[in-house]
Amino acid sequence: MSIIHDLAATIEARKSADPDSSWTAALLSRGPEKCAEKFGEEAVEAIIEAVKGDRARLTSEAADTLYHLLVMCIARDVRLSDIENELISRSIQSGLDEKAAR
Ligand SMILES: N=c1c2ncn([C@@H]3O[C@H](COP(=O)(O)OP(=O)(O)OP(=O)(O)O)[C@@H](O)[C@H]3O)c2ncn1[C@@H]1O[C@H](COP(=O)(O)O)[C@@H](O)[C@H]1O
Repeated sequence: MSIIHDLAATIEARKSADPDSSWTAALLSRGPEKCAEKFGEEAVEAIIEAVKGDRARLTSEAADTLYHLLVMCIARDVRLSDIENELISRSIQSGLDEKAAR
């Protein structure tokens, strides 16, 4: 299992955890809209670091963004395996071919 799979499994488990016992459980208890808001904030912070070009800070913000993306999706019952299957279904076609076929 990769760290991303481990993280997704931890977030799934936090859905039924006491909100006082974990940040993830507390965030999930505030609902999918709050999870989406937090993802948006973290994504913007990652964009800012990408524009600035600070590699270490971008790495940190990218990790925050990935975590909050998983929380947002899991809050809406979209699992990492669903996203992986979507990526696999796309892997048979290049992005340029997909765009041309639209
Ligand atoms: N990867 C993360 C991770 N990245 C960021 N964060 C938390 O996300 C929060 C974001 O901080 P902010 O300052 O933006 O949020 P805030 O100001 O406290 O909240 P608001 O006022 O906006 O509501 C911080 O508390 C970070 O610690 C994370 N919390 C947890 N994880 C992973 O999730 C696992 C389970 O964590 P718990 O659920 O806390 O046990 C951990 O072991 C980690 O692997």
